[in-house]
Amino acid sequence: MKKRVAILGSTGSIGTQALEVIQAQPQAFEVEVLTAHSNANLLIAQAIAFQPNAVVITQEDLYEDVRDALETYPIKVYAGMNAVNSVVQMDTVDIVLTAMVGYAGLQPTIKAIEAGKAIALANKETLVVAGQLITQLAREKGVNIYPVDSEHSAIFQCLAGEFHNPIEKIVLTASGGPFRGKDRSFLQTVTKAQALKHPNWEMGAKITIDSASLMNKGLEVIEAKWLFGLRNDQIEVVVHPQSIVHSLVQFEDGSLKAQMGLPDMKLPIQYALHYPHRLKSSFPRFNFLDYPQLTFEKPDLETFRNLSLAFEAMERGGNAPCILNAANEVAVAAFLREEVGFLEMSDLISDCLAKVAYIAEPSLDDFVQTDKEARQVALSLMQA
Ligand SMILES: NC(=O)C1=CN([C@@H]2O[C@H](COP(=O)(O)OP(=O)(O)OC[C@H]3O[C@@H](n4cnc5c(N)ncnc54)[C@H](OP(=O)(O)O)[C@@H]3O)[C@@H](O)[C@H]2O)C=CC1
Ligand SMILES: CC(=O)[C@@H](O)[C@H](O)COP(=O)(O)O
Ligand SMILES: [Mn+2]
Repeated sequence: MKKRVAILGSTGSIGTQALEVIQAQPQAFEVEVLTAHSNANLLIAQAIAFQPNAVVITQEDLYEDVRDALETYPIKVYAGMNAVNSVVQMDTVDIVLTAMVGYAGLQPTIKAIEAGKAIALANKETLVVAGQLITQLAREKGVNIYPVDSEHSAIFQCLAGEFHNPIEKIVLTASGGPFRGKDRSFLQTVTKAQALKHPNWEMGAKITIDSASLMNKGLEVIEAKWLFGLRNDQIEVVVHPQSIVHSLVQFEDGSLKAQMGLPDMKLPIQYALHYPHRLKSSFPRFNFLDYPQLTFEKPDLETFRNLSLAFEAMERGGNAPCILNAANEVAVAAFLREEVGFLEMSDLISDCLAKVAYIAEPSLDDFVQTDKEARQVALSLMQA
């Protein structure tokens, strides 16, 4: 039986790579739903190529363009976030790949879990904002969440066959980004173009800036906590500039397992969509002789404050990671508009964490309110 896949964010880096995976494995997958935000032309082209049952464009003013272009095809066309929340619940969807960026991933993931759909989770912000709520809901509904993020996929792959063996700790690898080894005076003047040059991965703009500031690793620490049910002190970060060792698990006997390979998201995407079976692929193979040195170093938490801020938010718990995430989204968007400097992003996040009301046991409504409030506070701090 083919798996019928809903791809939320099909026009992005993960979304387009997921479609490549699906195209290469037509016996295993078919596309049931595609959603995009602003890139109507690419959504239309994808819909014509993959013939899904339904597409959604979340930017509502683009609805007519998409509808008119797909008029002669048997494809349902919808617009807006409410439509995304509905299509993920369609009977014909088997698995939902959450490949949209940011807080926008939260509601549709909840809706998909409520409808009992398996989740292939790329959108790490969902677990950062509301990890406890999401994982509890998934348990209640008997829904599996398969990680797509490369580090979490690595850990998940290391855990295969180890479900009776407790984890002692996990080690998340970080590339260190384009500014690894630089000091704060260097970071003061770095440009958007420099920050967008990731040394190893081709990704969307938001996650690429997060990688440069090490916020990506902070978000991944929180994501790992919830995905693997870990205590905070079981999560370690090590900088590994080659991005070949994707992450490691240490078991209670001291054995360390790592998952390795060239940096290519198609493998973790395919693994998540087709778990537990690996599909034969032509993804480029790693050769040790091309990498005579795999190196590891300590992250510089003083220069890259975002990673410490994420650890602090995780320690505080409650709605603190939600505040961190919202402030970071505002900060990154402002950095990409060249309205704030690289180091100012951390100041903004730190000030938001201090100013937005703390809630120890937030409900879903509390998260929605916290996200709103944190964005307002961040914007007002930028204008001050
Ligand atoms: N890229 C990567 O290699 C990795 C990404 N991830 C995670 O996966 C997610 C996607 O990342 P990536 O593919 O790089 O991001 P991109 O920016 O490349 O793509 C984002 C996708 O989300 C859509 N989108 C943007 N804003 C909204 C919104 N407000 N509502 C609904 N949809 C929206 C975009 O639509 P449109 O383009 O039409 O505007 C696009 O399809 C992120 O959470 C990221 O952290 C995790 C690991 C690796
Ligand atoms: C591909 C992927 O999973 C990204 O999250 C990647 O890991 C970013 O790299 P760094 O954050 O380690 O620079
Ligand atoms: Mn990652």
